[in-house]
Amino acid sequence: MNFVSKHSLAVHLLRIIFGSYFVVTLIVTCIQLGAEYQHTKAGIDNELTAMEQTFGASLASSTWRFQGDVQKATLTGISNLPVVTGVKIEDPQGRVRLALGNIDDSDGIQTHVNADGVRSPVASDFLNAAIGHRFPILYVDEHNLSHDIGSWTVYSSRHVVVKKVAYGFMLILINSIIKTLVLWFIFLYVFNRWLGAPITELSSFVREQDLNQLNTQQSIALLGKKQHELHFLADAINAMLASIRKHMGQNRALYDELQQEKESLRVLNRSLELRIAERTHDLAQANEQLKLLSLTDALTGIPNRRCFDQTLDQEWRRCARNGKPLMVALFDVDWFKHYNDHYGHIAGDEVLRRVASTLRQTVGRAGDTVARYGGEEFALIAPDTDSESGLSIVHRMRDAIFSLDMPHALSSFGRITVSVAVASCVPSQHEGDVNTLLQTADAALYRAKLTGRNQVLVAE
Ligand SMILES: Nc1nc2c(ncn2[C@@H]2O[C@H](COP(=O)(O)OP(=O)(O)OP(=O)(O)O)[C@@H](O)[C@H]2O)c(=O)[nH]1
Repeated sequence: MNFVSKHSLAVHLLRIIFGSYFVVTLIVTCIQLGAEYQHTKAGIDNELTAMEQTFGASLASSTWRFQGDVQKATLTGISNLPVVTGVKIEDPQGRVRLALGNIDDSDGIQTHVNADGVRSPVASDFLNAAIGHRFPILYVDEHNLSHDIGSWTVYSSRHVVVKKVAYGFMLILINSIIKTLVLWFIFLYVFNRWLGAPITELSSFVREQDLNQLNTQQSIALLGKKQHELHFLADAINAMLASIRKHMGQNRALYDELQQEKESLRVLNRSLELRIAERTHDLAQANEQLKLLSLTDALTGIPNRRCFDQTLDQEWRRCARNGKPLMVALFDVDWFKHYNDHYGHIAGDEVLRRVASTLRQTVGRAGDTVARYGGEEFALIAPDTDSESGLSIVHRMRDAIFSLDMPHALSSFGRITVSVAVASCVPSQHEGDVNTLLQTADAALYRAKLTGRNQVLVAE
């Protein structure tokens, strides 16, 4: 038999069943013991009562004839009986004449008398409590007259009763244990055969199932011809596993589809990101280009009027904050209309490019800005520059143009020259604004034109 573990259902059931069985058996056994005790005690009483028939006549004869040896032999015989614990003979006055074993003496105290007549006290407890039967000693003579010549008492004890009952109890106990063990083994066998083994088989089967192995179509079939609930449970498990595998298969296919979709979305996303990055880069470049174009003069490549205005405004405010001077110079190519008319417009453009390039290269400081102011006019913004140091720069620039020695047949100097006006102020101390500064520079330029050209004039 395959015994189940101590945590199994069978063991739990066994505990309940045998717990109840034990309590019931205990109660029944106690009732049986009580009945057995009463029955045994009644039997001993009967045995003691029956002794009068056996020994009464012998004792009456030996007492009548004062045959002490016969009396003694008779008491010894009686006391050797299994149920007897003591016996005594008393005279008509109640005095003990002869005794053997445990008896009650004249005072009612339990005493032990041995074969030599020596007396010793007996411990009075429950088991030693005496059960006594007193019989009269009646002698009937030859005239058929009855003589009361004393009495004799035969004793037994609870100890004798209990010993007999204990024997019966042992039989009952052995009987119960054997019945219990047999029942226990039958129950275990039946339980294991019909419930334990199938349940274990079912649980092992379910535990071994790998639902990821979709191709294995395992199912369980319990042994046994009779169909009971566990067979139905096995069928239900088989159906459930088949359904789970089917849905797992569908889920797997869906999952694969999703993964593919995810991968293509990832690729698409990546290409979109790349395209966006490219477009963003192109856009930034275009913006940069536009910004450059919007601030650069197309012909000369230097900052245009718009850039000039913005830069002058910023530098004005910065110098106003810092209390620094700001200088502005305007450059105008002399007799340029004549040049265009004489050499052509394309040659005029080339002159403008060379003038712009030369002016820019001549400016020393990085913070200075050379811009095309408009037409054949150029401008210089020199922050943190007073008129003295500004004049020196501007003279250098004019000289540089002169030194280019670009022929101009219609100029009185025979070459390209520029007229220059310089205006400077400390914005934080200036009453006017940036336009006022430009107007004074413009006025100075006008005067430079009128007074001979190819010269530098400082605004008043
Ligand atoms: N080639 C060329 N010529 C330009 C350009 N912008 C302006 N001009 C010409 O520059 C000339 C300017 O002439 P004016 O304003 O009379 O001045 P000017 O002839 O230099 O005389 P002054 O300034 O008095 O010395 C005009 O003929 C414009 O057509 C340009 O981008 N290219």
